[in-house]
Amino acid sequence: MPKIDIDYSVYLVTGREFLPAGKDYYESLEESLQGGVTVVQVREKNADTGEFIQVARRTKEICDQYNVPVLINDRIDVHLAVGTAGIHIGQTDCPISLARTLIGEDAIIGLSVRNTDEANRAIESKESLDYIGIGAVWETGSKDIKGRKTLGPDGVGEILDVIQGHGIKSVAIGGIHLPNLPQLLHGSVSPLNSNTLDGVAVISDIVASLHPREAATDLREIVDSFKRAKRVLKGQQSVFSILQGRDGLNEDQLIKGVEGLMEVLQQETPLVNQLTNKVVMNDSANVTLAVGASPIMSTHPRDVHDLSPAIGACLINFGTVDDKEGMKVAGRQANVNRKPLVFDPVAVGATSYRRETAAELLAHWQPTIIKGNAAEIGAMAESTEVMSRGVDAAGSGFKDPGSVVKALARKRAAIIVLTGPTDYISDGSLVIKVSNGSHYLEKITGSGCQAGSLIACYAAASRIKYLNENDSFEDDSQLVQGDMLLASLAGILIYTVASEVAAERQDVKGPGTFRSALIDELYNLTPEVVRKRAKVEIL
Ligand SMILES: Cc1ncc(COP(=O)(O)OP(=O)(O)O)c(N)n1
Ligand SMILES: Cc1ncsc1CCOP(=O)(O)O
Repeated sequence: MPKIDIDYSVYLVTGREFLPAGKDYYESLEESLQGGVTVVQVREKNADTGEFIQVARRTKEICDQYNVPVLINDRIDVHLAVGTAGIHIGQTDCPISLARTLIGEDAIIGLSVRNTDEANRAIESKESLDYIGIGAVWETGSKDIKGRKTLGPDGVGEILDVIQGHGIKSVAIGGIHLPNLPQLLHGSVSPLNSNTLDGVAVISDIVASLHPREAATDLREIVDSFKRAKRVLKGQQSVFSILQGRDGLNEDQLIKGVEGLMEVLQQETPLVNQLTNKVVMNDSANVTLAVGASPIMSTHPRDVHDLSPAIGACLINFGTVDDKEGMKVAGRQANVNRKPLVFDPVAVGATSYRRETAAELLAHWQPTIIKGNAAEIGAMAESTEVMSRGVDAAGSGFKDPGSVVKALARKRAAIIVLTGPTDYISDGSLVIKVSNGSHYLEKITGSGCQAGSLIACYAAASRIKYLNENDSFEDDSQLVQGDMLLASLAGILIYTVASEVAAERQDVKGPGTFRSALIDELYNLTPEVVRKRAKVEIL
């Protein structure tokens, strides 16, 4: 059989042991094929050779009716006996070059890859290799992964960078289900080359479902639309953000956009849930109210889960590192419900516990916007240029802050906001510099946290604006709809302009009076004042 061109979009790995009680394996298989599975791997961990061959043969007969290729897990003999399209082997199975010799040039060979070292070794045997299965992305009940660290979407992205340009296809595997699929596809866009997955491999999401047809259809829709979005944006660096009409964008248009969001926020009063730290909670709720949104400061896992469909956006600020479970659920539900998710990793570089917590949270969900000072953004970017000192940034920041935010935005598939005397915002393509602000912002506690709250408010406004102007999601694979770059600019600009107006007031004598004046000036701020004072540059 000549080598076939496999569509890896939705790759079903079978597992008869995971079927729901009473569900027939072949019936489930056929339904999943009707739903849109594009390739099937027969994985039999408990069958003897005769039974494996029997199952593989019948599986192939059914798949042939749908023109869907079949691969065999581990067993070259079963592949040869049944005449399937190829095999999938693990790191400790038959060496790839030997497998190629045994099964011939035209058969497909897939290899499991668990880290970048294995990916580097895989590209050495690229002549023999057709695709890699990258995983486990997340915890899974379908395979004992022996306490190995799960990769998370960003770990998958690092591997995608290694194989870029080597003609090897890729799927991710492990703990993949509909709610985390957009996060995986967007969060794994490789930081250096914008390489993307060719598909996703699942066992339980389809096999353990009572409705495998629907399960497969749902996965397929998301993967297909992600691939469409990728094609549309070909040539641009980013496939994750809403880059509509950025060509020829100027500062005046940005300010107009901010004015528009101010209006939407006043009219719509979205709820913004904020899991934030004890130090700033009250001020954060007050600035939220002052700009026209409605704050909720809910943290309990059950409560944040139930609230998620009703909120406009969610902020996760781990300043006092409480409520980790609530943060996991709130972020995941924000992704599930396609709500903007702002992450403020306060003092992330200061302790190993904070670094580990940030990594754990980021393996759970995909932030839309990440905001931090120079030390925090430096830690997220794993840069040693700016060291962390408690919650404050030491020194004056980066030599080239624009490049730092742009690179991190690509790496994290999120808008990055770097705060400081001058603020920088990037979606991985465009960099915006904001030079507004008052020296008093450094003299009150939690000014950065409050800016994060306002970014979340305008992210909610931006999503609502999009939904008001469009009947439905234009592209279902996008995690969030609305212009999140503009929302980030709005949050920063409005906060810093209000701080200037507050600082100039006669009654402001120091940080205490400034703090309440700032809330008043946010409340009274008009689009005209923002326009007049805005110091915004596109770099
Ligand atoms: C597509 C895909 N990726 C990875 C694996 C895992 O294979 P392996 O590491 O050989 O483990 P077992 O599946 O044999 O338990 C896979 N099967 N498919
Ligand atoms: C075979 C395999 N290899 C890595 S994770 C995994 C199991 C994937 O199963 P599920 O999709 O149910 O998490």
